Amino acid sequence: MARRLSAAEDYESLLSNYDTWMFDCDGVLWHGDRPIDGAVEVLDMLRKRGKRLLFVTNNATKSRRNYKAKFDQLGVEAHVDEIYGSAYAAAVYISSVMKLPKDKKVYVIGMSGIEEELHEEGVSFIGGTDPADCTLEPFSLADFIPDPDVAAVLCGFDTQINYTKLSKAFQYLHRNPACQFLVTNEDSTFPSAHGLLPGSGSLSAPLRFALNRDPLTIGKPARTMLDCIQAKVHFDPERTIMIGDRLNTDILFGQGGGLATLLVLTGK
Ligand SMILES: C[C@H](OP(=O)(O)O)C(=O)O
Ligand SMILES: [Mg+2]
Repeated sequence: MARRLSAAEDYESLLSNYDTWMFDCDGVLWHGDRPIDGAVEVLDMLRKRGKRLLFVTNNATKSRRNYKAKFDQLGVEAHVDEIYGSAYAAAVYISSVMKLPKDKKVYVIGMSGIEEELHEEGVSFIGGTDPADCTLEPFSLADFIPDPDVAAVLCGFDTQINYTKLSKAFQYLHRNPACQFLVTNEDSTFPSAHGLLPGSGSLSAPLRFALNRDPLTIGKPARTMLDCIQAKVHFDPERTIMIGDRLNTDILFGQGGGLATLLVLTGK
């Protein structure tokens, strides 16, 4: 049963009931590069109370290493093995669950965070930040020569989204029904430092509509993200709480994993 927390004893009971605290990032810890008031202090207090912290973000623009640098800049103690982003989860899924053959490749719509994590997992890819794809030049289907080794398309947040990227991804998926269609996450919006912007789900929507095909989602609320965390970290779901700003990703993710959940209203 959901209830609104207000009294100090409400928070004290959370502290005594839960040992592992899973934090969503965008809209909970920060908006873009701007920390949310009180977030850093809460993380510090939880560390001092001996709690295990995990950071679980659908934001695929950064690798775990990039996020570690972001936490360092904020003066927040965080360790790479506490950070789980959808770029990392997607790379692990492709390498360890899909077991993409080494001679196959992924066509990426996304940024350097995805590329870094795919490289770390030994997954070959094309697209992404390749200047040939990051163009507003008209796309020429007549001149397009698909790479025969592409066996999956992965779509994540991409500030350089364009018709060439969408057209190439469409060709790989339309011409080969066996080509896997993966998205890092389906967040409809992204809470930037200055307000809401279209999120990853709004960037992959043209492909879903054009193909009339739903992708496999890696990030929250999908179980895939929790499986990726549990493969690295042991925690007791009964004594774990997921803190998030979105009902349809963070809270659904926590509920699906049998975790307690805490909704914060700072996600906009
Ligand atoms: C908003 C989301 O990030 P998260 O809230 O999961 O950190 C995203 O970047 O699409
Ligand atoms: Mg969020």
